[in-house]
Amino acid sequence: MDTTFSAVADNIKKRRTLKPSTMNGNKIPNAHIASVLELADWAPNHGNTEPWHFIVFEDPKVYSEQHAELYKAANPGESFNPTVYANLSSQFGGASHVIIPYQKRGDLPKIPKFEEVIAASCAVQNLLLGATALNFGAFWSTGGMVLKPAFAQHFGLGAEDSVLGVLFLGYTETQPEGKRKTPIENKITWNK
Ligand SMILES: Cc1cc2nc3c(=O)[nH]c(=O)nc-3n(C[C@H](O)[C@H](O)[C@H](O)COP(=O)(O)O)c2cc1C
Repeated sequence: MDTTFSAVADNIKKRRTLKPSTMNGNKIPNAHIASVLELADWAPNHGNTEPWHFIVFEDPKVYSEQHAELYKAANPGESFNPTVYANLSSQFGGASHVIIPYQKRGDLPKIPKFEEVIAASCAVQNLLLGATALNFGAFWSTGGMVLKPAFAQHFGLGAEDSVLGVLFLGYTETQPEGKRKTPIENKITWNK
């Protein structure tokens, strides 16, 4: 097999979701974070709108505290659950950095927003594959307040922008096993 294909295939299959609680607290050099963001920028996109933006936190605790406060503000009185608040405050675990990737509307309104979201998601996958190659991992989370309008508003997104999730990045000693429920043959319609 071609060595480039093998290297790419190995890296794609090695990428695994890592829970922040399994990350070991070691810091990723900022230069490596910058490198994976630069890879993100090479995603395919319709009309060269480059519809992605990334908010980086060098201190994951700062992010988690803001997330917890957003939960508190959205749940006054009886609806406030202190356990949820505590879990969100400590969600960063042993992560090194947090990145909020979002779809940022480009300057070509004729491109449907759906396509901008697809392109920005490709940018996230580039970032994740770069991380795998640099031996750090990620947890892509959409829980808590992440997909709520208050979250987007807090982080200054525009009306046509969308949060894609939150990425907790870090090192781990564990390598979770990959699993797929359905064979790829069942997901392909191949016309001869
Ligand atoms: C858009 C998106 C949102 C996700 N949100 C969550 C989440 O909120 N909680 C979670 O445990 N995993 C989340 N995941 C990670 C998936 O659980 C994980 O990718 C899946 O189990 C496959 O495992 P793998 O990434 O190791 O291949 C999310 C993944 C994507 C692409």
